[in-house]
Amino acid sequence: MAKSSLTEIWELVLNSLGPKLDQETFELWQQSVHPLGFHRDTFFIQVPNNFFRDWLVTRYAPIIKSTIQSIAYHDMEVQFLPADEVDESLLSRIRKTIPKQPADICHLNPRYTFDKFVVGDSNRFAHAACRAVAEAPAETYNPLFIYGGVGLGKTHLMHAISHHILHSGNHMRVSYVTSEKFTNDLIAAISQRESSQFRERYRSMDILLVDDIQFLAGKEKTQEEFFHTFNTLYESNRQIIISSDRPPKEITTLEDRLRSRFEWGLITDIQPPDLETRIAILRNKAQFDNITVHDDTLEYIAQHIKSNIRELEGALIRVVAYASLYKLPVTTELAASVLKDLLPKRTPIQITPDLIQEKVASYFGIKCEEFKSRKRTRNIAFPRQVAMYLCRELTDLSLPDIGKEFGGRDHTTVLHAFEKISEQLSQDSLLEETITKIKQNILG
Ligand SMILES: Nc1ncnc2c1ncn2[C@@H]1O[C@H](COP(=O)(O)OP(=O)(O)OP(=O)(O)O)[C@@H](O)[C@H]1O
Repeated sequence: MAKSSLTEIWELVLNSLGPKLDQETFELWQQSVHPLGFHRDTFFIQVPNNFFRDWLVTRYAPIIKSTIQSIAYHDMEVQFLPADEVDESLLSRIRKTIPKQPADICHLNPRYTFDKFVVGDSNRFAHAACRAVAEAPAETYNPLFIYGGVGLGKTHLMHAISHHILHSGNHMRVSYVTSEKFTNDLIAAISQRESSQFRERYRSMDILLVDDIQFLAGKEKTQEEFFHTFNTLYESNRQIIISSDRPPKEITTLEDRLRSRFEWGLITDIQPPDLETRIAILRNKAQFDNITVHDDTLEYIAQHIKSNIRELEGALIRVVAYASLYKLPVTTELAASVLKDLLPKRTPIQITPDLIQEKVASYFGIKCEEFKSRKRTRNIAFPRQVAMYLCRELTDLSLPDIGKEFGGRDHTTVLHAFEKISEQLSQDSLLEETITKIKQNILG
C-alpha cells in the first residue's frame, strides 16, 4: 500500500493551519512544534512545554486530526508531548509513515453511510447483510450480491460498507468501482500494455465492490478478466460485493461460470420503499440539508414519487429550491404545483424499431449498431432475435420492413426469429420475465 511520509503529512497539516494563523504564530509553530510520527492510531507531536500543549489542544487539535484522518482515512488521535516527556522508548516505537488512502476510494460519497440509510421492510434484509459484511469482511457472506431497481440504494449501501471498513482501522485495501470503470481500466491497461499492473491492482484488494455488474453483460474480455479477479480474491478469502439491477440468473449474456459464482454467497434484493419509509427518507434528507419542511408536505411528495429514491429526493430539492427562489413558504400547495411539472406527462408513446432496439440493446448491454451487423455470436444473435420479435409484436411493420431495420435482412430471417422466440416463450419462464421487463422499459 502507498505510504505518506512524515514530511508530506506535516506539510499538509501546516497548509491547513496556515490560513488560520497570523504570520508570527505561524513562525512560532514552525520553530517550536515538531511531528514525531505514528504509533498505532495516534499521531505524536512534540511541543516545548505543557503551556504550549494546552494552547494547541484547545485551538488546533481538531484541524490537525481531520487533516491526518483525510490521509489515513480512519480515526486518528493526536497527542502533543512536551519535550521532556519524549523518551527513547517512544521514539523507537513510532513509525514515520502511514498507509495512504488508496486512490480508488476517493470518489466515495461521504453522505452514503449506514447512519444515513433509512431502513424499512423493503431494504431490511439487504441492509442487515451489508452491515454483517462490513463488520466481518469475508467471514459471513462472500460474495454478497445486491440487486434492485434504479435509485433504490444499492450504491448507497456499497459506499456505506466501504466507509465502515475504511474507518475501522483495519488498514484493509478497499476498492469501489462501477463495472464501467473496471471495463475502462481494462481497456486502458490493454492499450498501454499494462495488463499486469491492472491485474496486480485489482487482485491486491482486500475488499472489492463492483457496482452495476449488469453492464458486463456481453463484454466477453472484461468478463474473462473479472472472472480471474474474482477467483483470485475469493480463493484468498477476500470479500467481493456486487450490485446489479437484476438477479444473476436474469443477466442473460453473462457467462455461466461467472453467474454461478455470484450465486455462491448471499443474494439479497432491495424493493421500492413503502410510504412510511419514503417519508422517513425525506425527513432525514431535510434534516441533513438543514431545511424545514412540514410533515404534510413531505407526505404529499412521498405519495407521488414511489419507485425511485433518487427522484424522491430530487422532488424535495426542487420544491425547496423553487420556494427559496421565489421567496415562498414551503407548503403542500406549492409542492403540488411544482410536482405537477415533475410527474411524467402522459403523451402516447411512439413505438418504433429504433426505440425497441435501444431498449433491447441496453437490457443486454450491447450497442444498437450490433443489430445491423453481420455478427452471429450468441450474445448478439439472441438479443437481435428478441428485438425482431418485439418489432413484430409491438409495431404494425411488415416482415420485410422489420428486416430493413436490422441491416437489410431477409423477411424469412425475421419470421424465423419471431417463431423461435414465440416457441421458447411457451417453455421458458425466465425468457418470459425478460421480455416482460423489456416491454415495460419500452412502454415507459
Ligand atoms: N434507504 C435509504 N435511505 C436514505 N437514502 C436512500 C436510501 N435508499 C436510497 N437512498 C438515496 O437515494 C439516492 C439513490 O440511491 P443509489 O444511488 O444508492 O441507488 P442505486 O440503487 O445504486 O441506483 P442505480 O440503479 O441508478 O445505480 C441516493 O441519494 C441515496 O442516498
